[in-house]
Amino acid sequence: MSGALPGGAGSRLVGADADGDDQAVEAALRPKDLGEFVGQERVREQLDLVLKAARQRGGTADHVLLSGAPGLGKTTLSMIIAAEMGAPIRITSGPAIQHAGDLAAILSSLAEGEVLFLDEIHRMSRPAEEMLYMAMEDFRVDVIVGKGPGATAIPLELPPFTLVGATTRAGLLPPPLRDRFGFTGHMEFYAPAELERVIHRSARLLEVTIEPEGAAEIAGRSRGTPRIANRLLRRVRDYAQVKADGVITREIAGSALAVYDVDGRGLDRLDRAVLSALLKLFGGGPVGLSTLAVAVGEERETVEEVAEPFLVREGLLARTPRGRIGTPAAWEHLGLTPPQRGTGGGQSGLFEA
Ligand SMILES: Nc1ncnc2c1ncn2[C@@H]1O[C@H](COP(=O)(O)OP(=O)(O)OP(=O)(O)O)[C@@H](O)[C@H]1O
Repeated sequence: MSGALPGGAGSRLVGADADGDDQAVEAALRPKDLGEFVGQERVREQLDLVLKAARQRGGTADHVLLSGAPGLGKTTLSMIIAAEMGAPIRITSGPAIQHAGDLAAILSSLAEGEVLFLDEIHRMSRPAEEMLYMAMEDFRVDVIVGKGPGATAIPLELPPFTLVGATTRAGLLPPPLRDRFGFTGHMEFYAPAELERVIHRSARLLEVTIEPEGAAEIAGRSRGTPRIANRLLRRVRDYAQVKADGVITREIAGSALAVYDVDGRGLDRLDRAVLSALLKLFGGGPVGLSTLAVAVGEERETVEEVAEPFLVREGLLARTPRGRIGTPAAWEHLGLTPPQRGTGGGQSGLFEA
């Protein structure tokens, strides 16, 4: 879970980070075993083998690294690993471990076979990271007592444990840390059909009646992310309850999400404002990020970190050395006609980066 987003955009309905409301219901909606976990076939299959082999040997599973965007199920999978191994789980995160001593305290209190879930492992401090190398490899840490020339290292044996590290940025992990994981699983965005299965499952647990077309409508707007699918489902449920008979049909889902400003492709107000400025004010670009940000009245970081990643992923916006460009799909999505370009190299260059 990454921190608050810049520009106050942290609580977007289509944001992938968990908000307080999510945390309250996520526990109830989490799949409890690999069989219930939807999608991610490759990761699931490989992990199934790793866990079965460890169980057959009667030992502890290898350390597991899970990488992928927020809300794709890394925390859920770590809990499943613990459940499948019949082991307890301890949950912490990189930013919570700033000193090596913080990590030593956690490691030394682990039970044999326990799963330690370390979210945002790329944000751990350097000294803690170095302590983790030895703990992962030899199940041992050196606790430093005292300071300066009189400092001594006291070796501390640890029970075997399984570290499950999660990161949104696998590329940021130092190779010595990456290499100490026996298994690395990369989580992909979910296909619409998989999100429909997530939505049907959650609807059953929330005791909401949903038609297949209603689930498809929500899935198409969920940005490939189960957390967003579950959140949109809850907002649509509210609408269905207040404005209709509680049943989620395609029409109800469409009307509800229009009220919440989430369009047919999952873009919200901010995404559309960025695209609309790029196309209407700057003829589709190229335009510099700062200029674009001023045009939509947002911080540069908000446009770059909050709106752009999804627009780029959807093929609606391209980042080029000369600035941001709206793609033909962007013109089509907003129902606009691109201006006719001349043959002399195209765009005006008036608004360069
Ligand atoms: N494969 C899945 N099948 C069904 N539900 C899922 C799946 N993956 C995630 N979910 C649901 O999505 C929500 C978010 O999942 P989770 O907290 O595991 O994501 P995460 O990747 O750990 O996110 P973050 O990195 O932000 O912590 C949970 O409520 C969970 O129930």
